[in-house]
Amino acid sequence: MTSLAQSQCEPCSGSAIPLSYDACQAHLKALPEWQIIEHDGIMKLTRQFTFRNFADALAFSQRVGDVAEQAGHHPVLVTEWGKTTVTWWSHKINGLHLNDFILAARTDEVAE
Ligand SMILES: C[C@H](O)[C@H](O)[C@H]1CNC2=NC(N)=NC(=O)C2=N1
Repeated sequence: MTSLAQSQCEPCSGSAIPLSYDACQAHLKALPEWQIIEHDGIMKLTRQFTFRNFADALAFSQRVGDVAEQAGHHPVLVTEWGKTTVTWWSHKINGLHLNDFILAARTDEVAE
């Protein structure tokens, strides 16, 4: 496991301040396969994972769901034939939090 993936998530609080663009870019260096997108003015962390078929994409989606449930922090998962897109952001603060980068790192850990 990478050090980011092993980091502890902080409890989700509505009073937390979303990370700045520069802070996000700094954290992104540890997640070279991921990218930051902006949607409805909200920065989000996203990556596409490709698979041989739908069953493998679905099984991966379940593993990511297990990571999310364990952390109490959840992504958007789009599962298609041969592809799963994972997008993390912190809904309560309408932006990115260190938790999102930690869970993106954990997402990479469960990708076969
Ligand atoms: C009540 C529940 O714990 C909260 O709504 C959690 C659930 N999962 C969550 N996931 C994400 N990504 N952001 C949140 O703000 C969030 N809040």
